[in-house]
Amino acid sequence: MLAAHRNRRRTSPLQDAEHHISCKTDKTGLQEKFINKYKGRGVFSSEAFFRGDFVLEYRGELISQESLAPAEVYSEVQNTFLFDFQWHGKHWCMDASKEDGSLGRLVNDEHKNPTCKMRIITVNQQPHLCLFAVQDIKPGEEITYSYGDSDWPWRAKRSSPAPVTATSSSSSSLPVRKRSSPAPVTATSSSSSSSPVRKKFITCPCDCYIILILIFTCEETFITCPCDCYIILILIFTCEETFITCPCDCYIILILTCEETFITCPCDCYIILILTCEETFITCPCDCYIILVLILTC
Ligand SMILES: C[S@@+](CC[C@H](N)C(=O)[O-])C[C@H]1O[C@@H](n2cnc3c(N)ncnc32)[C@H](O)[C@@H]1O
Repeated sequence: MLAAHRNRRRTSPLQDAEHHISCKTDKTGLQEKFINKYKGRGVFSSEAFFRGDFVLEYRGELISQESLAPAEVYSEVQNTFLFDFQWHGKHWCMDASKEDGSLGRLVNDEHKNPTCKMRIITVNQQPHLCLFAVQDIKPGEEITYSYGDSDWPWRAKRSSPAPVTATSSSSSSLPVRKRSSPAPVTATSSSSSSSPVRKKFITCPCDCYIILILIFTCEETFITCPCDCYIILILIFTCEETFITCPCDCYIILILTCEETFITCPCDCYIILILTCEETFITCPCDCYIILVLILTC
């Protein structure tokens, strides 16, 4: 299992995402299935995925705030495929309403125990919405993520299902996950709600402010930016694959600045990690080289 894991991780999840973004292809090991009249189609794994793996891109047409058509222009069904999000301080919409055969647009909502989480990945100065596994996914499991905190009708009405395209409610309560309430693509990680989370404004050489929340276990690290903008870093590594080690099975919080990083670790260890953009898959929106010196102390 571990050997297989290591082999799969020769390409980092972020590199894997970037590759599939560039090729505009979905990964193998996924398939569309019709679930029922209520839920419609869904995406299922046909191969195992590991926690942290890149799974799918939510591909569509990227529309900027300025050229965003009013919601009424879209039919109710089309509206369910619009994904609003914030990036670089602006409002954007990923319009996946065209049946283009891609799988990302077919991933259903699961807010209690999602298998994936949506993150923004920047490639060629363009934002891309990508799903990453937040738990190991066995073959045959449905790929899901949380659409956000809205009162989606299906969350309340599980016992009395309605057809997937039908709604009797007003437009504000349509199953439009994105228009009415942008999904928090930069929300906190999938770790348990009791995980420690600390926020800090940090300064970047490009003069922007970035908030990073880093939560990691010995096996993997998610870095997310809760300010809806600028940067999402995803570091995924295992103790064996990288030169970072954590002797305990604990959560660690990193607070990064472009110049320095302080890591607080609840265990009694000292770790030094030096990353450069060239050696790792960390990128900065200002296209500069970042050298992170991470000194872990307790
Ligand atoms: C982006 S589409 C997902 C693909 C959709 N199932 C289909 O067949 O086209 C979003 C729509 O799927 C349905 N949906 C998503 N998650 C659901 C869930 N957990 N239970 C029931 N329906 C869901 C809702 O109708 C929602 O408006």
